[in-house]
Amino acid sequence: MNRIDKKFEELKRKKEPAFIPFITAGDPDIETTEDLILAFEKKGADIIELGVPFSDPIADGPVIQASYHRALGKGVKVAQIFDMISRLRSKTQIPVVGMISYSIVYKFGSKAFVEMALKAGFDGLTIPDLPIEENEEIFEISSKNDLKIVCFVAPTTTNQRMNLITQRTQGFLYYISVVGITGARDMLPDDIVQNINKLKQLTSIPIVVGFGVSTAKQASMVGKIAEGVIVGSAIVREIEKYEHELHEKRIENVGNFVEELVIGTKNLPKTPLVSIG
Ligand SMILES: O=P(O)(O)OC[C@@H](O)[C@@H](O)c1c[nH]c2ccccc12
Repeated sequence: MNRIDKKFEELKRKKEPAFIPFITAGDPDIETTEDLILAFEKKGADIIELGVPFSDPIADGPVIQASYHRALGKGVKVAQIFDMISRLRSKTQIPVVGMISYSIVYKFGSKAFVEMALKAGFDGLTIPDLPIEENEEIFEISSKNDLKIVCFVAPTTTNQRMNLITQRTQGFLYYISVVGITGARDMLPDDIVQNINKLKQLTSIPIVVGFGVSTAKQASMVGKIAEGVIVGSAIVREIEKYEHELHEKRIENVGNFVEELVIGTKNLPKTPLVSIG
């Protein structure tokens, strides 16, 4: 069974929403990404969304764009990202979803790319610039191979497209909470609840919300209405903030930030309850 499905089944049983941190692979280097993924898992993250840096990003705000540049500046290659995930698979079974531009997938060919991603140990892919109407091929290939292609719905998506997307998405559905680009925001829009309820009538697949969530309080609000919360820019900003710290310290600090978001998302008590006896 695919690790994403397994994770959502487990969370459903526990009645907990998923917390999904997004980071860029290779920001600032592959070793840091590897250690951050392990640290996030220890702090209670459920799934990792891993961005493959791309020179011409889609919908990415300045924070994510800068992280892509840092990674590309170090010359990170797709093959190195695959190698890192393979290495991680001897240490962790946390589900990993790659976020990648279709231009990269296209260069390898959809079939070859899906096979490589699976072999490395990815569980899913999100491809923000893949027009859902135009590429049935990749969904067929991924279904046969049990790699999930996660699709997006935005507040501006028409009802007709919503129908198609909810049918086609695999693993979960990514609801983009705000129109625009990625990045932390103070306020989340009022229409989230309404739109998620609309989506819930169309599909029973888990709905995960991303874009603009940056604090434990916001994560807690979103965690009450959706099956999962994604935070990207706010975490990437932390990685940047501890640039001058030693490696271990930086991993610890960013890990602690993720822990706060996990606590918020799942509405856990601030200090773990100690059971007696
Ligand atoms: O950064 P935010 O606002 O927390 O949003 C998550 C987002 O970064 C991540 O899912 C993402 C990064 N790049 C993207 C491109 C398109 C859609 C989504 C993304």
